[in-house]
Amino acid sequence: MKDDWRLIAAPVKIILGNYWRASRGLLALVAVIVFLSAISAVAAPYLFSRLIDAMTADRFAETLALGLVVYALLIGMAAAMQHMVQYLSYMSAENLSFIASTSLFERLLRKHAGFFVEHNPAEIEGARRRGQGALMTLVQLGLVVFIPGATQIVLALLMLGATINLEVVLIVFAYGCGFIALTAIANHRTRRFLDAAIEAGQANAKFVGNAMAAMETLRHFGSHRWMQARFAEKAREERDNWAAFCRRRIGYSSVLGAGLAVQFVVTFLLLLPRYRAGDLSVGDVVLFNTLLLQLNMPFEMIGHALDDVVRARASLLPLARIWAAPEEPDAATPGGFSHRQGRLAFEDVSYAHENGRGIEDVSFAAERGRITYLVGETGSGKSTLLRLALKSLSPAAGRIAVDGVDLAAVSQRDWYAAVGIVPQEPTLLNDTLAVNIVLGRAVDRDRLRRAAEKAAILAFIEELPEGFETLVGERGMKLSGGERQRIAIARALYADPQFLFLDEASSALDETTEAGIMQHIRGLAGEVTILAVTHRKSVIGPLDHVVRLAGGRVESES
Ligand SMILES: Nc1ncnc2c1ncn2[C@@H]1O[C@H](COP(=O)(O)OP(=O)(O)OP(=O)(O)O)[C@@H](O)[C@H]1O
Repeated sequence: MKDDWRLIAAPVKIILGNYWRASRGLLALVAVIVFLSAISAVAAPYLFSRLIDAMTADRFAETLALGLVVYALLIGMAAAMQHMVQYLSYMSAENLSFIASTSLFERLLRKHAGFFVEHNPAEIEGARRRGQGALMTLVQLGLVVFIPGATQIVLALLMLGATINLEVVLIVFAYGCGFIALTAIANHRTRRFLDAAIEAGQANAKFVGNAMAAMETLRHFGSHRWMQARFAEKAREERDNWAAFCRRRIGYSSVLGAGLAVQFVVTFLLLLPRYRAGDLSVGDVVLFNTLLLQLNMPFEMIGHALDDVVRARASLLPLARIWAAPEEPDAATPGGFSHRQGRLAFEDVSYAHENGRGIEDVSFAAERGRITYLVGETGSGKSTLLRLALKSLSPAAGRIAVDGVDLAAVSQRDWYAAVGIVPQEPTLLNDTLAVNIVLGRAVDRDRLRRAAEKAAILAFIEELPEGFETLVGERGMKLSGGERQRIAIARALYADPQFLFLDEASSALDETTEAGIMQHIRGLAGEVTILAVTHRKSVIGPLDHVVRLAGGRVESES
């Protein structure tokens, strides 16, 4: 539980800190208006009660006319200010939403590769939406509940004490404290339902993200009903936990209602004898009634606010967990990073995945002048080696050296700047071909054409009516598998990398296209270190360097 709060505190501190810096003028204005509105809300009934007494005291015309005008003004001001606050807080809430979503997105971009193996977009979006809503609730609570609530409590208590008597103040105060205490108990006892509901909702968001990615496959295998049932099961769990939470809260509300009735009875019983004895005027009784109602309100608001804080905690947890997930370090290499020969050497490297599979004592070197191919049966560790070379994984033993420098000492940022990668399954953004090749690097049309030409995709692109501006669809689905692969190759070549990693980069191509591309790539081998995984013997040239893997070890080299 403590850990949960600590987890939540990190994003809340940063986001609300930035929000405060960006909106402090607006927030201060809201706080002032809220404060004034709370004062008028207490001053108005006080004035009205005095007017009632003035009516009965035969100073009707002169006092009443002026008094009623002031009273009307106070009521009008309080209402106008309340509305003003509402819209000002909407305005600042939009700013908060902007800060929260940009901070989270920036953070997501830095997450470690493993994070995206565990989480899908729908799940992340669900966490963001819930968390952002909770942050807004917290700010709204601070602005429109705590400030006016506390102000109203203090002023109304002072007024009650001054005009009526201290016993009543104590009764009201006791009721208020009782209300808050009972709400805290209710929160404590119902929290588990809330947590379970949020968890089930988050699990379903993850599930939906998974299902979306595999929608066609699910359709082909007639898996709709099965998926629907799994979804419904979690959705039911979410609904039932919310219902259980609400049912219990209804029970607590009845207790609170009974407490309120008792409070009124006791205080009226205290006041009536004093009225009869002439200690209190009719105005005092009217004021008492209004203040009592008004005074209960902020206590109740604070009670509900505690409730909201508990719900905000549950809603913020998924976002806080994402926030805390490990990130890629983004520093420059201490002392700088330079390489001349581009010799990439694996020296007795071992790595085991969670399931114990991986690679063991692997040693070989990829050098310029020829392509180094990693071959071997499926599951023999080829992609694991590439991921180690990319620094997505770190060796458990041994080291990877670039021109004698341990890759562990080279920063991720510097290494990525030197490397081009074509993954097994290239991912494209739903944007234009040009955007997908350039991916935010400096745009150079000649370089773009050259990269597309080397990847044997230029002719295809130029035949399209929109050329490089053609949109590729979600995950590049408007392109064939081979076209996607060639775009990924062009992307990797665009920035003239010093090291090129190809993970079955041409597996979706026909043999002629593949031979053409590999010929281009072989031509780069004099200046670029090329490490490629392949299952196809036909792509391997007579001068290429081949490292054969079996069961995570190097079986032979040629
Ligand atoms: N993220 C992971 N978590 C757990 N095990 C993994 C992970 N990635 C790979 N493995 C396991 O490590 C072993 C090596 O996998 P790797 O992907 O490196 O093989 P590969 O030679 O590239 O296979 P393929 O030719 O089928 O692509 C496999 O047994 C695989 O199940």
